[in-house]
Amino acid sequence: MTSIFYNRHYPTIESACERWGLVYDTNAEFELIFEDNVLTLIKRDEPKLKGISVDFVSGAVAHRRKFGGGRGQSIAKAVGLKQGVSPTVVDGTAGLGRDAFVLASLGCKVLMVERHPIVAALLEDGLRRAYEDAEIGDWMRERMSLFHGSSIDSLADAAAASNIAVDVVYLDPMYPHREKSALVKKEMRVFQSLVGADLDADGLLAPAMALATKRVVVKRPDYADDLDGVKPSMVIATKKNRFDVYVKAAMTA
Ligand SMILES: C[S@@+](CC[C@H](N)C(=O)[O-])C[C@H]1O[C@@H](n2cnc3c(N)ncnc32)[C@H](O)[C@@H]1O
Repeated sequence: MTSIFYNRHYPTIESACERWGLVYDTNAEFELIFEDNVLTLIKRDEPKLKGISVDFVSGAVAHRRKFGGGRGQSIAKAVGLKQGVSPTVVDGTAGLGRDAFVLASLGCKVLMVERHPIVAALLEDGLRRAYEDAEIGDWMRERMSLFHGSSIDSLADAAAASNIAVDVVYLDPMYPHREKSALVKKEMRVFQSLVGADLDADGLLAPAMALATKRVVVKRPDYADDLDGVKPSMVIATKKNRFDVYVKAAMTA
């Protein structure tokens, strides 16, 4: 995996590459550019596809925060949010941080764990801008953070480094796509070609079950098998996805 990496917050391109373990290569398939205070990933051979960046302040996730149904959303029910209960969550497959942001905006403290260096760099950039924002900065700094590493090997280390007691581990690994993937939104095509399918996802369930004190929640496409072949305690179905919930203990305030 190679990428050009440019970010003016790093003194040299070499230091940026070193920070995220990237290789500087002028023939790279992907390019990270830093413009107008935003880090964006583009796929160089498909310039028509919209670049990817993480934006918690405006755009789709901010809209969902304001108008998205609050604690009545399926993800909130799956994670166990209720009156007076806002669990501490480790999102072990953070991606672009959208689910994590929904949970944080509903009051959960969320530690995001992401193993892909470029995705982690995009998340870090999105957090930096959100932390500085006048409207959401205060609670974002309080509730949302990032750990770069694999949730299969270092989930417990991530929680220990952040000094949090983990009620819930949330997982949403990339599932291999069916033929219809041409229908996948354009933005997601760039993301999917960067990350690929998480073929080792079954290995996430055991460390998640070991760490969470209350429950593990797994987001799956409706046609997917149970993670690691383990039947959940309950299932919350939505239009295209389902949330498999593995309950360890009751949610209490
Ligand atoms: C489908 S995306 C998650 C999308 C996310 N829920 C959102 O709302 O934006 C899956 C992400 O999990 C990451 N991932 C998969 N396995 C992982 C692991 N073992 N440790 C950390 N991150 C992992 C992938 O790199 C990818 O970015």
